[in-house]
Amino acid sequence: MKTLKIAIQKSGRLNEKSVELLKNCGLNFENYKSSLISPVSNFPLEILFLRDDDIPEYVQDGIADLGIVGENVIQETEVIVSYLQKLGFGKCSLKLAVPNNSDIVNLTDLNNRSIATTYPVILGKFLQKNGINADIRTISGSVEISPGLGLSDAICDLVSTGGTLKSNGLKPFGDVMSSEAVLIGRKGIENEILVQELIQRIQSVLRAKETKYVVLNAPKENLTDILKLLPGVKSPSVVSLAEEGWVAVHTVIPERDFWDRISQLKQAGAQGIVVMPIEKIIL
Ligand SMILES: Nc1ncnc2c1ncn2[C@@H]1O[C@H](COP(=O)(O)OP(=O)(O)OP(=O)(O)O)[C@@H](O)[C@H]1O
Ligand SMILES: O=P(O)(O)OC[C@H]1O[C@H](OP(=O)(O)OP(=O)(O)O)[C@H](O)[C@@H]1O
Ligand SMILES: [Mg+2]
Repeated sequence: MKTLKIAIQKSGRLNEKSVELLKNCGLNFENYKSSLISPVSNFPLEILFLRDDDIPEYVQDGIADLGIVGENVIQETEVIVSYLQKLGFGKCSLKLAVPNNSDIVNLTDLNNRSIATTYPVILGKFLQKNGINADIRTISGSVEISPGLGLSDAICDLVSTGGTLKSNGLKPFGDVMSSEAVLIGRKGIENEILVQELIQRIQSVLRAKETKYVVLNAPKENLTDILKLLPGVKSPSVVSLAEEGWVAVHTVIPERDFWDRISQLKQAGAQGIVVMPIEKIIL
């Protein structure tokens, strides 16, 4: 059987989450920092550990079949690959920012000004789309210090908490793109059975992460009200308790409105609510 290759970041922001995701998919491999390639012992897959900038081109050119990388890097490298699955981590935005005391307030104020960035392609397209004629200064890192050094009037860089901007006396004033880690594949690879199997495993892990398993007790007469509040993979299970007139309800609920849902359930008469993490949901 053919062995697939998946490229993930060697070290940096996406490394740990990429390794965790693949391990949660049941893949066994060693994650030695010194080895650049690691075979998976229980799936026909090899893991390549690379600089993230190289991953899109390796996938486009078929050196790797699959890759995990930020959307920002894919757009910057302008590769032609298949987007297979958003992965829900590495979330950040590419933003324009200026010094706190800058006279730049609107996008049009950037005309004839300089902007430092490590994303000249994405920024260039953004400026062109908005009819702005600015001087893009491409640098390879530490973008936030460039206005302070007199190298540029503004910057365009990745932001998540905003802490780095703040500590360098900068304020964001415009969004260029939002990004998260995605699984990409060489064009056409999505039709291969092994790839479909891997995507299904990834989706079952992601689905489980977004959901909690809940067991609660309630008097039978409150059941109708409680069931109205509950979804479930198909529908909730209802089991009689040893105590007459009581039931236990088992279900899954989405993480995003978890606390609202719990307080509504308590108001509807639910008691002894037990909440558990889920490892996988296979549909
Ligand atoms: N502050 C952040 N919060 C969340 N995600 C981020 C943040 N900064 C970057 N990312 C995402 O993580 C990816 C990797 O970021 P990292 O800083 O590790 O890259 P790098 O320094 O270019 O790494 P490499 O050594 O592999 O080239 C980015 O391309 C982006 O998609
Ligand atoms: O909004 P924040 O949460 O402060 O994050 C933003 C910072 O994170 C990224 O750099 P990173 O820390 O990954 O270091 P790098 O420049 O070495 O890649 C990015 O380039 C910003 O500098
Ligand atoms: Mg990089």
